[in-house]
Amino acid sequence: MKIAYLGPEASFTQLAASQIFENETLVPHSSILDCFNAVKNGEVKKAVVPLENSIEGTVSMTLDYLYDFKNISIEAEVVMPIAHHLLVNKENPEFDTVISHPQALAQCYHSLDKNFKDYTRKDFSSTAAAAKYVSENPDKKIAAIANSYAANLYDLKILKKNIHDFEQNHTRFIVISLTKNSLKLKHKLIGEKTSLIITLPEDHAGGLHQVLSVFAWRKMNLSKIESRTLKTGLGNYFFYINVANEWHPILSENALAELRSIGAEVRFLGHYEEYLVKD
Ligand SMILES: O=C(O)C(=O)Cc1ccccc1
Repeated sequence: MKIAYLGPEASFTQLAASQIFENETLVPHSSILDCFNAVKNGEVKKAVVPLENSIEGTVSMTLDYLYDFKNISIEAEVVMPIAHHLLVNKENPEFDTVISHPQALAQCYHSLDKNFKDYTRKDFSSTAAAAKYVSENPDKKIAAIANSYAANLYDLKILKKNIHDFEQNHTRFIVISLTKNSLKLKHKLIGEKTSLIITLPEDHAGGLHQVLSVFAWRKMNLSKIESRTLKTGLGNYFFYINVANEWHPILSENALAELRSIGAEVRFLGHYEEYLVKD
């Protein structure tokens, strides 16, 4: 079975994907959008993409594509510790530019400023793509933020270890597919949840309160609520909502029916398990 991931090799997403799918063919893709399209077009059965980081927050592209790709569901979530290092080419340790995935640059923002002077930051499609670029361009004064697997694979020198701003740094990755399936993994189970995308009925006072009260009086515990722009104009949002724990068939289905009866649009992205994997 083919599984897409945000690559190239030695990206954090690959480290997560290789622990989820030990015996499948992992296919690197150069963007999160490419991973969604590969699932949609049937080039791969599933994809692994980053969703949220404990320092930097939601990967907004992933949330937007979950909204845009109407047939895509979530099958599982894995949480992985993240350690960032500053890597340079062994032939040229000088740098005036630090390149990496925008999430990695943000997770190391203050630590870089504290330790280094006079450099600029530049976004790359992934940490591993940045590490590969540093290895292929010894003539350029660049450093990459990436993991120790990337340092080994692309034969780079670790100039400074553990440059993330907060010691506790974890990222959630999700497995997406076109099937409403819930993956069972042999890793440490840390929870189960349901993800929904909700669009409110027309704007009126108390609209969001009304939606939240549907969960509240049923004692359904929400573990995440995030609004994202619908891109139809300022002030128009959709809500990404996680309901923690089990999805009670009658109680929860009634909640969805009630939400729809008050004019909210609800998409069920999946009920799935959350696992902890190693870095
Ligand atoms: O760029 C990568 O290696 C990714 O897989 C995305 C990412 C970036 C920073 C932290 C976790 C995941």
